[in-house]
Amino acid sequence: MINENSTIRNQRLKAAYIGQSQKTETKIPSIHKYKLSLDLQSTSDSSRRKMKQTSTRPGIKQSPESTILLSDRVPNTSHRQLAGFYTNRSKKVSTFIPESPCNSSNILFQGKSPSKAKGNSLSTINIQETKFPIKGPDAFRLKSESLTEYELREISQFEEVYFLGNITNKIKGTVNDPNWGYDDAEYNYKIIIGDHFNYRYEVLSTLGKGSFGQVCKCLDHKTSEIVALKIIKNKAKFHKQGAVEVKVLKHLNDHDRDDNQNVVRILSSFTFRSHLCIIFELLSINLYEFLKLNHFQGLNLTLVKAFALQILIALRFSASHNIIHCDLKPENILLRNPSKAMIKVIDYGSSCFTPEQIYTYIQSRFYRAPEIMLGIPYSPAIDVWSIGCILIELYTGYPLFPGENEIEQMLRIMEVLGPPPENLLQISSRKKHFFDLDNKPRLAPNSKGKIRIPGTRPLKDLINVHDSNFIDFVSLALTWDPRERPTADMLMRHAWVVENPKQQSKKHRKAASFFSEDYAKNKFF
Ligand SMILES: Nc1ncnc2c1ncn2[C@@H]1O[C@H](COP(=O)(O)OP(=O)(O)OP(=O)(O)O)[C@@H](O)[C@H]1O
Repeated sequence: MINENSTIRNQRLKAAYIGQSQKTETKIPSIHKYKLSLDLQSTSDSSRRKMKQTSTRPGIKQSPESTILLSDRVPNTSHRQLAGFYTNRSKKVSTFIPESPCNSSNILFQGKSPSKAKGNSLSTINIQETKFPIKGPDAFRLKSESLTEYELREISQFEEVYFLGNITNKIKGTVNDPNWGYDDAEYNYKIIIGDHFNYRYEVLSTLGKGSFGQVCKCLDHKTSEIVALKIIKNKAKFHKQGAVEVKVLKHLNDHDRDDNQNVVRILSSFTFRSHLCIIFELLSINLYEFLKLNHFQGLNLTLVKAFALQILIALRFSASHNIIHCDLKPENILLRNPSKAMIKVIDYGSSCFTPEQIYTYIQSRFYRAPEIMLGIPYSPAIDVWSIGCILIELYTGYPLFPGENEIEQMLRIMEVLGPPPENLLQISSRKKHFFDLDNKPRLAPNSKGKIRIPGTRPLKDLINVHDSNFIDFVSLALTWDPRERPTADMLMRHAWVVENPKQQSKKHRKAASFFSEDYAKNKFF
């Protein structure tokens, strides 16, 4: 192996290599170029001179720049044997490595008929790409130079191989490394830009990271589409939850054939190197990133309403299938397109079917409904609470209840809404965390020493907006008792959303154009 960090690196000659190989139907010889690393310290002058001359070995030619070309013409000799032979003859070649992706190209002789092509006539070549897909066993046979040891073990199982990636960048782990070196300490797959997933998806860039895994942008070499790939962490609990995400999204997508319910489309899923991988349609940035691009100044109310309506559609649809999202937040609402005010809801990784509630403590803290903190059985109403928090954040630019822990979270909510109704506390299994025996709030200073007093910061003062319909809408979404909180379906009929339908569609058109003119200028995609 070449050690790039070695102190004697500068004393080594490294010759460039462009590797190509292929068998053709007419049995034209394939040629490989290998990059050679020569140890000049231990190489004699005569050997060095020899290295710069064309080899007399049939089927081997070396360019003055020490590029070695290996031909298939030498009988019963594999490329690796040839390279090995050359290495042994010179004794001074410390290593050879295929440097280029060995991109499976057929090599034809230019200006000569195949019958005249000789193993030594290697000077002018023409490269013709191999047609993918090929079968895994064929890839094993024909492309071994492009494959790591692990890949040589796994590729034969693949029915179709569309893309191999670049050998130089690949992880070359061993059986002793956790998951053959593919995972980091947090069970995340080590993503390599330009490498493949499932011998089909080429990683173009990373898009995001969350508690369940990572998301990257990929080119699907089968369909030529650009997609988003979510790679779930390699741990049982994440596998399990990832499987729920697949199940829930398949169910929702199957019931939304026309794709008008604003829920992300799942395209496929598979397991690759012990990671559950989910392919999604590619969307644009999330609403947190969008707010950030806007320097957290907040969005105009028409745009907030355009987003509200679309989120409500997604939640109404999910709730109609007894599905609770359980992690609604700006990071999980994505623009479909960088220049349009159209969104989709993503990340059903925490979601559940209403009767199958496995976890009791869910949702991201800032958007967490009070019934979760109070230990009360939950319903799709928790997503409606989150919507209330999100819409105010979109309008002001800042989270409504950014609690530093769950005690402060509850105190922040009470500061704005006043204490919860007594009947809610009666069914709470966790009230002792926040209230004393008389159900009076336990007032505790936060990390900065600030004590928040219930009911001292009314919502209308906080959001400073003249649209009373908006205040009423968000106040309803932020109803303490989930049994009294309106559903997404009810909120879609609220005056703030409905108004005069004619006026509304005009306003939404205005929002969309405002969006494209003012926000898309940022070219954030
Ligand atoms: N389909 C997509 N298109 C474009 N970007 C996406 C897509 N899906 C996810 N992302 C990006 O990746 C980020 C993380 O995705 P996701 O929320 O699904 O991961 P997660 O591990 O479940 O996160 P969390 O910790 O919130 O549960 C998103 O916030 C978004 O920016």
